[in-house]
Amino acid sequence: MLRYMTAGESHGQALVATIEGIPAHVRVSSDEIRHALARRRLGAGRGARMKFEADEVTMVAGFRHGQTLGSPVAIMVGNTEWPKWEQVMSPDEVDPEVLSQLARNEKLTRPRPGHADLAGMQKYDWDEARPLLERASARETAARVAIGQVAKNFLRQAAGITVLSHVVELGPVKAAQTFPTVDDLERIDADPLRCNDPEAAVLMQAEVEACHKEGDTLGGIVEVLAWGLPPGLGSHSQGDRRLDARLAGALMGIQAIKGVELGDGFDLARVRGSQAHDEIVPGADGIERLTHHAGGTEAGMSTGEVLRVRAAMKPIATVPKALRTIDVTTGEAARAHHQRSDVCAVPAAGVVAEAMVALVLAEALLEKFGGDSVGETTRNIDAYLARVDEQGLRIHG
Ligand SMILES: Cc1cc2nc3c(=O)[nH]c(=O)nc-3n(C[C@H](O)[C@H](O)[C@H](O)COP(=O)(O)O)c2cc1C
Ligand SMILES: C=C(O[C@@H]1CC(C(=O)O)=C[C@@H](OP(=O)(O)O)[C@H]1O)C(=O)O
Repeated sequence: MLRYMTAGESHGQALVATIEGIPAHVRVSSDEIRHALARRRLGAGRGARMKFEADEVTMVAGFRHGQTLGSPVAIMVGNTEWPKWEQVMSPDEVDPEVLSQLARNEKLTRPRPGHADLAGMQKYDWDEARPLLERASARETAARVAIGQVAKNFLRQAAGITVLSHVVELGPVKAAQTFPTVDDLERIDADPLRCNDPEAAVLMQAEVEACHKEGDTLGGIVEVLAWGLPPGLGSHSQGDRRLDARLAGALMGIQAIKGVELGDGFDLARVRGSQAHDEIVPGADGIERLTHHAGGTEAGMSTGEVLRVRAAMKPIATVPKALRTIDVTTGEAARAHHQRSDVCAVPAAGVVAEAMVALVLAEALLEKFGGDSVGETTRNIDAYLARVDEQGLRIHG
């Protein structure tokens, strides 16, 4: 069983992520984790913090000489800003007079519509937003990306699975329907929009700049693709074992994600069955599917085709031309508090979505094939695929 968890506040000392259940002998370097975190920091529309945030990585536990040990993994990601926040975020009590002198400690009593502020004040009995926004902040996703990289390496090394994301819509701009291949990874990574359609990327960039100028924010849609999945990950037999349900849950668990679709998703509801399903035909070496509408799962199981899942991100809640709210100290009308913020974080959300998909797939792979070492998992996959080949049911194309 794979279990993972993160801890840490946005302006605390560090974020920490733990993951248990990753087999031994997954090769991982701290440079790879740093690279994964850099991919998440980048992207058009990110705010001031991402220019100086260094995401300082410490591999705390579970590794030796560049490999996992099979024991629990813990990775720490240091917050560069900690020295400036040491008093405001001090775990121990601080002299209230010292605290009140710090501008950063201004009470955040004007909750932002769309963020954790109001519901959090109600639920946890706080009189301002700071104790909520610190943990609700997507800063936390740096920790998920760190352990997501361990999951990605396991998937690649044990099963030859590759996971990649790209931006398919940003505000009103839609990319052409192009399906990247693994070879496009480097190019997509080099694009600040993480878009596979260069013409759309130009329009997206212009949209981000216009939004920035007008004091507004943007959302969009990312697509995550995974190549190399064996058939049969997940199960039809129980709702919570369905791979599609688990992917949707994991993606909806990312801050600001408000919709998830598998394959053609919502579009499938608008066409007839004869146009919706991927017909099966005999192939030269096994079987073939004529189309790929389903996105790589049927009845909650992977089909052995490319997995294709999309996540829709709402626009950033901290809107510079501040939205209407109330001041909770007086109950009177006010404008929401606004400090620095991203204009758009859709490309970064794509990188986080990759990490979540990798974690779900790693868990499903281990559930089906087990293995306390990478080699053992691989042998189990190979034996299973040999049987699928014997059945003549391997999907090609
Ligand atoms: C990568 C990433 C960066 C984000 N950056 C910001 C930001 O700078 N300002 C902001 O208000 N929200 C930002 N968000 C979204 C908020 O964290 C999110 O809206 C908030 O936690 C409330 O959760 P909800 O939108 O799921 O309801 C970001 C989300 C992601 C995934
Ligand atoms: C720090 C990150 O994103 C943050 C996510 C975030 C939010 O409300 O979600 C608000 C902003 O925080 P700050 O006010 O410190 O700039 C973003 O910068 C990050 O992604 O590493």
